[in-house]
Amino acid sequence: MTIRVFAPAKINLTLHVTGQRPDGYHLLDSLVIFADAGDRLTFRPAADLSLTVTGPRAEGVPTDGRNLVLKAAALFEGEQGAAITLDKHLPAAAGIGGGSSDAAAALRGLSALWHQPLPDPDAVLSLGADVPVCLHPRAMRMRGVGEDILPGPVLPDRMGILLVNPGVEVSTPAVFKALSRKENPSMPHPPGWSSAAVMAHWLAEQRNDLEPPARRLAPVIREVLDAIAATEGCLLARMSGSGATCFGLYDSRAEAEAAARIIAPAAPHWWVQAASPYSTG
Ligand SMILES: C[C@](O)(CO)[C@H](O)COP(=O)(O)OP(=O)(O)OC[C@H]1O[C@@H](n2ccc(N)nc2=O)[C@H](O)[C@@H]1O
Ligand SMILES: Nc1ncnc2c1ncn2[C@@H]1O[C@H](COP(=O)(O)OP(=O)(O)OP(=O)(O)O)[C@@H](O)[C@H]1O
Repeated sequence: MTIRVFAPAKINLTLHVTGQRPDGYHLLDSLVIFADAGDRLTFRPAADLSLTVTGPRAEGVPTDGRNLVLKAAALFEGEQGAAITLDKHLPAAAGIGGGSSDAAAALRGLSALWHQPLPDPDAVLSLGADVPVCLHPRAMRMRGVGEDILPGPVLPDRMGILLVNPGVEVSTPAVFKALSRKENPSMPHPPGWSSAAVMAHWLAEQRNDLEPPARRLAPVIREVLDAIAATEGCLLARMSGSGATCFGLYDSRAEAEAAARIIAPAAPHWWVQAASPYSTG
């Protein structure tokens, strides 16, 4: 028996930082979607627990207990075996929740393999603020420090996404620390949208409050945003999460693919990926 789980890239279409808790964690209000680009995990029965990391972005990803996949496994009752393979396609420490989405995929895969319920919500949150939302890979609104999640709006039938990462790892704590103003307005209720253009128009009124501090720490983010914004048909260019990955929105996947064909050859060291929204349905 082999269980396969896809771990899609997380995109913060908006990221409003609305306050800070006494323990230092920030209060967020974020519209999150997922892309059909991501990592692939397989789970097979085995006497011992093991993790093998393969794929084009495997380099530098820990294979020991620091990997969020093994941290997720440790939340289940008892010591059980599983042979886990993580086929890594997403850049790490990139603002698109690579590790968090892997952790969520591991929770789902091991819950099925071991016939156990998912760990309780506090334990899931202890893996990372993005892990609860990554357990529900569809349009979601995320609030609190990441634990308060509810279904988001229905996305337009057709839209294209471009993801671009300049290969600079940005530390999430460093970006939050560099944020000058912690109390910013929350996000209005996201309505549904009839098209990607109408959606982008609404999103343009919203913000990623982590973009200015991330740009100060990694000025190349400005170049990435400019490159995306200059492509034909780009409706919106913004940074995701704490960066440095930025996204572009387009009316169709074909337009996102055309934009990727312009940017990739001009910046061979950047990770450039066209995608569509991912949804488990
Ligand atoms: C920036 C986002 O990606 C937006 O979706 C998330 O808030 C971060 O999610 P994550 O990487 O899973 O975050 P964690 O691993 O839990 O936290 C990393 C660090 O980010 C900061 N952090 C994270 C989440 C939050 N709501 N407030 C914070 O201040 C803290 O310094 C924390 O030590
Ligand atoms: N499965 C994993 N994949 C990638 N990195 C991992 C994984 N498990 C642990 N890590 C470690 O976590 C660090 C952060 O990488 P990760 O991909 O989790 O960031 P991220 O979730 O993209 O950040 P953000 O919260 O900004 O979206 C990496 O530098 C790496 O050492």
